[in-house]
Amino acid sequence: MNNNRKGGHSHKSKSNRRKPAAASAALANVPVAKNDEIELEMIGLTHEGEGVGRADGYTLFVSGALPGERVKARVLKTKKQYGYAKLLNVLNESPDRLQAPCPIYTQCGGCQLQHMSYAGQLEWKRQHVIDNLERIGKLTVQKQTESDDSESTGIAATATEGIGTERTAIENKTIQSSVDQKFHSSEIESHATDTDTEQKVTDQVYITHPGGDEAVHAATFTQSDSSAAKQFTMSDGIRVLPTLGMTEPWRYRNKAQVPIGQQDGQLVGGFYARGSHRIIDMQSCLIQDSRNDELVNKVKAIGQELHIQPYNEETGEGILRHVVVKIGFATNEMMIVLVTNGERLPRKREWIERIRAEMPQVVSICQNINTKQTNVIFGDETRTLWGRDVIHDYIGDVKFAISARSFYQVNPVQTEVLYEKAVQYAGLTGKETVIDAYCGIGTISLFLAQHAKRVYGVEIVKEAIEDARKNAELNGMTNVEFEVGASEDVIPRWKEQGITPDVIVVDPPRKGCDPRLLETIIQMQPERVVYVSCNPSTLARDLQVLEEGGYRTVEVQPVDMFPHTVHVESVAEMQRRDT
Ligand SMILES: C[S@@+](CC[C@H](N)C(=O)[O-])C[C@H]1O[C@@H](n2cnc3c(N)ncnc32)[C@H](O)[C@@H]1O
Repeated sequence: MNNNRKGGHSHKSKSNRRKPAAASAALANVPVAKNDEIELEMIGLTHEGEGVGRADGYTLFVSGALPGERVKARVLKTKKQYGYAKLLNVLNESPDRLQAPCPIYTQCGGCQLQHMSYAGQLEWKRQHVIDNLERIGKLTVQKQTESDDSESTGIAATATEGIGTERTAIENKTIQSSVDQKFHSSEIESHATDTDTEQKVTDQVYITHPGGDEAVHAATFTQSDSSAAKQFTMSDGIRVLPTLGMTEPWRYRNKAQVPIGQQDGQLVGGFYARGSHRIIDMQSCLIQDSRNDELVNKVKAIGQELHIQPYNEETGEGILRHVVVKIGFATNEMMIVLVTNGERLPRKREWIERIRAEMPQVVSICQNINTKQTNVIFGDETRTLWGRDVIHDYIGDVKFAISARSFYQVNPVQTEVLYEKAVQYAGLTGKETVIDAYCGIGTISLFLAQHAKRVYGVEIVKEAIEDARKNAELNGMTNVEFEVGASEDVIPRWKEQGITPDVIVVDPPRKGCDPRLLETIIQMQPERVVYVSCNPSTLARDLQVLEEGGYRTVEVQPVDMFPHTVHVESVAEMQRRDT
């Protein structure tokens, strides 16, 4: 067992014990003060990837520290319940610690977990989903408890083999590190005082119950390893499977959205620095497809030569705000969108000629106009300057047309994994009526339509629905129809019109489902609900509402769509209790 989970023990460096003056400025009952240099044990990671440490029972967030580490840190700020500290030294490294391969990792805000092994990231993501289900959703997650207390390596692998589930090497490694009982739990929501007891039961190896769907009932089985037979008991609750990761978790993004600025007279474009809007110029991003990097660099060079004025966020002046580049992984077709602060794009013809000459894969050059002083990248109007309005890509066998503003998953390799899981959870036989809420360009809808009688998709962005209709046509699918509008408005109307879905699939944005939609789902009583989510906290909140409305969550599958970042995607299978 890892001592780090004991928490509570911190050791101030002798030379930095708090001086009386500082003590008088310190908050009552807070055991540390600003500028104290302390040693502390790290016990978790927040949802933003900051290390969570404990100093005399007080929570401190330390960016760059990993769970299980002992670190030296300087206190930056204290509040009543928690504070922040700067990492000075790692005294005892986590076995998951790596040298981040990206040279600008510490400045750039794009990735947060490059300093952690990929297996560790996958394990943390699963644990993060579990924490949210338990703490926000107040849901019960299935646990495995072992009657023999001894910690044995090889348990997970053997137990897994014993029940005939296939796993990839990465998954097995993830499972193995769970057996090592490292703690990767986010503490930020509850600021719980001591999770030691909870720890013992939440850091579990996932084991599929031999009884498949009946696994919500407690079950016991025996595991043999070299030393002794062990008894495992499965508790009631939701199965949360190990995160499905990538074999090659780099260069996976098909879309780059680069803010443009100016530094020392040079056009710069890259990422915003962590926690700010200062642009870090970037030539290469390790999670971005290298063709996107190449195109963005060429566009920056063209912009410099054509003397384009970059947009200035503070004054609201200048022209070029963002460069957005998309690539179809399967087709190699590229689109470039110049987002401008108004209709004017000086030297338009030269822009087009230069881009076409330098990147022949570009089949679409667009301008999007955004005059609002906002963080939102796109404005409402998009013009095609040259070529097509869309690029194409395939996910599995299904072909998709993607326009400038339409949502399309950024990791096409993992998208297929995610959608296949969603289709599996939908349990289709070919006879079902299915609703796909928040359908985007109809990607999930078309996957579902191959196995269902009829699919209805709804989406709020008009262009996305135009793409969805084109996509159905492109693939010769006639059993699917799409409507523009908010899911919470359109689906109640469908209910009034007598549409009775057997399955409802939802894939909302980060804020989760509108309560009116959840209410409508409960009233429509589909047999199954499949919830695809990019935010475990709103997933947990919404699952709780549906559970109260007569559904039970059977299984949750985290899928790593965004390696090296803290983003966690998952898909949940729910069944109506009376079925
Ligand atoms: C996470 S994306 C999922 C898209 C699609 N299912 C996919 O996998 O590509 C969420 C989508 O919901 C759309 N959206 C946001 N609010 C909505 C609402 N109230 N009703 C319908 N669609 C909405 C967004 O435009 C976006 O396309």
